[in-house]
Amino acid sequence: MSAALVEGFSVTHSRYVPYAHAHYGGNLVDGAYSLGLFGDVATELCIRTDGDEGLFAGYSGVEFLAPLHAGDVVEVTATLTRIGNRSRSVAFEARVTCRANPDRGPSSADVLAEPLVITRATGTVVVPLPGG
Ligand SMILES: C[C@H](N)CC(=O)SCCNC(=O)CCNC(=O)[C@H](O)C(C)(C)COP(=O)(O)OP(=O)(O)OC[C@H]1O[C@@H](n2cnc3c(N)ncnc32)[C@H](O)[C@@H]1OP(=O)(O)O
Repeated sequence: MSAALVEGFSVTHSRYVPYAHAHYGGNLVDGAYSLGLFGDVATELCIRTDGDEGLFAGYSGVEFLAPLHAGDVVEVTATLTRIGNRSRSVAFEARVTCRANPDRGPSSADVLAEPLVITRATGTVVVPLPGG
């Protein structure tokens, strides 16, 4: 059994949100973008806990708490909260850590004093039993 298969184990990814992903007025990014990031971070979590990419069965809750903008640097964390037979419950959080500051110049950006939580979710991933 993997040493990572313990409640509280977490994986974090960080990435820049390209302007190509702006979808709405004010360079707002669609909410599904966060869910795509959650799928990727859940995949690494499953690889580390179970040696398999896993399959996302569903979300039991999603909250969009603040907007995500093109030009943001966003950090996403997946935390294992329950270990079933083949199912794993996971808590997700997305936080903006850096944001464009066009008042200073077209490519200016700041590191936020505190990360801004933009999305929280809970979901279930399913992995194969060991050996298939
Ligand atoms: C993290 C990924 N790498 C990234 C992705 O996002 S994958 C893309 C999106 N997901 C998919 O395409 C998956 C499509 N769904 C499936 O293939 C199947 O529905 C499933 C594999 C997710 C489950 O099917 P199956 O293996 O037949 O399930 P069961 O044998 O009935 O149950 C196994 C355990 O899973 C729990 N479970 C099943 N469905 C759900 C659900 N909708 N919500 C919560 N939990 C679910 C079930 O209770 C079993 O749990 P235990 O093994 O008893 O712990």
